[in-house]
Amino acid sequence: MQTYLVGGAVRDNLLGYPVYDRDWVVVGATPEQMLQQGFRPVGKDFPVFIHPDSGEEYALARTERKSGKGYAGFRYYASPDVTLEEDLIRRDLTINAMAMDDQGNITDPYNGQRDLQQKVLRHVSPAFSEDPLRVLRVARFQARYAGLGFTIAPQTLRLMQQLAQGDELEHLTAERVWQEFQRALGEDSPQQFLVTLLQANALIKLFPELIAAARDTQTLTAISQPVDPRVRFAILLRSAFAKIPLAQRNQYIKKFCDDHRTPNAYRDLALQFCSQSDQLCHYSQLDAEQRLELVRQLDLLRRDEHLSLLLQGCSVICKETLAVEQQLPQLLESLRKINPKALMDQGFKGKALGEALYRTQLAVCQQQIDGVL
Ligand SMILES: Nc1ccn([C@@H]2O[C@H](COP(=O)(O)OP(=O)(O)OP(=O)(O)O)[C@@H](O)[C@H]2O)c(=O)n1
Repeated sequence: MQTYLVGGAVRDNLLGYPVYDRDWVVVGATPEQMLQQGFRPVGKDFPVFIHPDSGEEYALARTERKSGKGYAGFRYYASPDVTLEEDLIRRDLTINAMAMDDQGNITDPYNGQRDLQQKVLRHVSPAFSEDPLRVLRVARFQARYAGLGFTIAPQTLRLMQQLAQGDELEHLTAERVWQEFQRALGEDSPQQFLVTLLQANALIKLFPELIAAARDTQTLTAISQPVDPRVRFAILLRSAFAKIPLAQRNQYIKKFCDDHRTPNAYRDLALQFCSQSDQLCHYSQLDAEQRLELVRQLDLLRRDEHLSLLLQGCSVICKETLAVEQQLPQLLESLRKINPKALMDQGFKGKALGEALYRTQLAVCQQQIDGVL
């Protein structure tokens, strides 16, 4: 029985990238032997085990055959006679199809090291097409490595286009698609994810709402800025739905986020940013009522955590950000100092208390405009 480090850990090790996740392949072992050694099985029919101490994944060397659509359509053949080379050939890209033994020797039957040097994302074999998720994975790797100069091999792009032509992409679950998208949003060149999917004719199947944004250079440059992935997402949706009247824009964003199973943290920021970005960018021109309305719409007195994300978004899309960056936090600080209890002590209650609070808050906004805050 032989154990090898495989996949992304070998790739990133050779690239000098940090390695977060280590996957292992075990050649020449049976499930019974793994269990005897204390490994825990991941699933009933799946030849993958968890190491009792490290918690890392150890998979028995296997071949895969596709026998139907979607993830249920995979058949595994794991047996002690499956070789390392046979296991590696079913993998997606040559740079992901290398193995390293415990002496640091690399097994690289499909020229992954050459492709790392030449900076090419290249499929290993026609088995690439057995898993449509790989269209998204290649786009995500391009988002990660394009800055290093990586490109996609033309033949691999053709396989991606062929996959996109059929109905395979429709069989991916929304969760898996979102997972790849979210990871791409956190990479160095997230715009490359969209550009690649567009080139593969896959964007129309996966995110048809984003086609115009993916063709727009200004949007692509904006989302490539080094900001939080949630901010990039908000900027992208702002561009995607810019032509929708403001009154209906929220509906479109909510539908997009429902359809794509977007986490609330992404959805909520996008809703806020898309509806209030014009006000934020023109903060210095807002009157007292508009400033207070902005604070209330963004719920900033209760939910401060969005402020820095919204300001990150402004730093990317606004022409002038000095006013909002300096004055909005200052206004919030002053508004927070208003003590409703003092108003209650003056005898205000119920609706009258709400009105008195509003007038006091408005006066604070006016003080900021008058430069006396
Ligand atoms: N659809 C997939 C998913 C995974 N793999 C193979 O399984 C390995 C591990 O997959 P995973 O942990 O998902 O990705 P990594 O390549 O390790 O990349 P990342 O750094 O993004 O985790 C990959 O390198 C690749 O060899 C594959 O061929 N096809």
